[in-house]
Amino acid sequence: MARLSLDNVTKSFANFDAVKDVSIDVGDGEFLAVLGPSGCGKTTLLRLVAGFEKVTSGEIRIGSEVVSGKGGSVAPEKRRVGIVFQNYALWPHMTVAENIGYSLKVAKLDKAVARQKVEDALALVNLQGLGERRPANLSGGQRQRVALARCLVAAPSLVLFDEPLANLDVHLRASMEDEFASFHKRTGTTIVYITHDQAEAMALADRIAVMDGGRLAQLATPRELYHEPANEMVASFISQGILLPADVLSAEERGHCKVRVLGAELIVRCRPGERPRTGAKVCCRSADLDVSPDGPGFDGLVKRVIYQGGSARIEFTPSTNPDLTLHFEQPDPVALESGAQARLRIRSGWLIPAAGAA
Ligand SMILES: Nc1ncnc2c1ncn2[C@@H]1O[C@H](COP(=O)(O)OP(=O)(O)OP(=O)(O)O)[C@@H](O)[C@H]1O
Repeated sequence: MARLSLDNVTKSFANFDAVKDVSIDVGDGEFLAVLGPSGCGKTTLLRLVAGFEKVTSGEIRIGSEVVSGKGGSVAPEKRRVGIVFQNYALWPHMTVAENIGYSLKVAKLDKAVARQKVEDALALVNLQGLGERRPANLSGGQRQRVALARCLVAAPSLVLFDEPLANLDVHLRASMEDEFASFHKRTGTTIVYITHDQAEAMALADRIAVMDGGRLAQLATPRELYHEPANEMVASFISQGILLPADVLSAEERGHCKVRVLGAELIVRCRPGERPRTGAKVCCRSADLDVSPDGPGFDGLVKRVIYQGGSARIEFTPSTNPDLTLHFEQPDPVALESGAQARLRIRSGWLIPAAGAA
């Protein structure tokens, strides 16, 4: 059974739908990232699951219990949902152990049992021996781990992370990513992880829900999102996909079809059932482009060559579509110069499904 289910969930503020008709099942023990640009509805979704907001329509279930729906809304403290915020929200006047054990104290749990639970939670986040410190005497990463331990001590059925790495510097982010991944592996906790950082979502999640303007744009594994984006938004949001105008020339056969892109014909990957059509889009990545001096391809102008050490980023304008700029990397020795004419080929591409295709 899914640990968390959202069925056609909509949340409106006055006439504005911050979350629109979103359906997601999160499996027991799954790590789901919710990813999208600012304002796409990620935080509202998290607040709905936590119980700080009520659904306007649709239903949210945790396990088999409906926690928000037509029949009303279960209070946040009764949902057994743990939340790790980006600003840690630790109490500065309490020790680490007191911070972690606070909810147990409020619940009037036996002191010896509570102490053991705090010790166990400290061990789970690799902070053994730091229980007597104050939060001020910890690093940012350690504080975030205290926040995680504090939420785990209450044995939540589900843990929500709200951009937990947003306040940390780049190096610490990478090591905390490792920590979260190994924590998830060790504990098997069901996690919903909100982020606007694509690399973070890709590194951590089993599946990613990409949100766009309150709607679910695609729910898929990181690999699927990268290789088979469902629409133009996902294609350009994930790894800076390059979108090129295309005409589909042949019907799908074994997952591929023939297209015309920038005047050249090529075979791209596509969904089953694709048929010839005009006005389509093909997504490719900079790694899919390279120079093809004598082979098939399309001609254009090298606009800029930006040397990056070991390779250069090349910006290129195709002759057929001078308003388009393609970019790709060329390893040393970089032969292209700005202002030169060149011929490029697309080694691999993905046909974006027609709008409205399932
Ligand atoms: N209480 C509210 N009243 C009115 N509008 C709201 C309210 N909360 C959120 N919104 C609007 O809903 C939309 C989605 O907001 P939300 O905070 O969920 O986005 P987000 O994806 O988390 O953005 P960010 O990454 O910037 O935090 C925004 O346009 C926001 O202005």
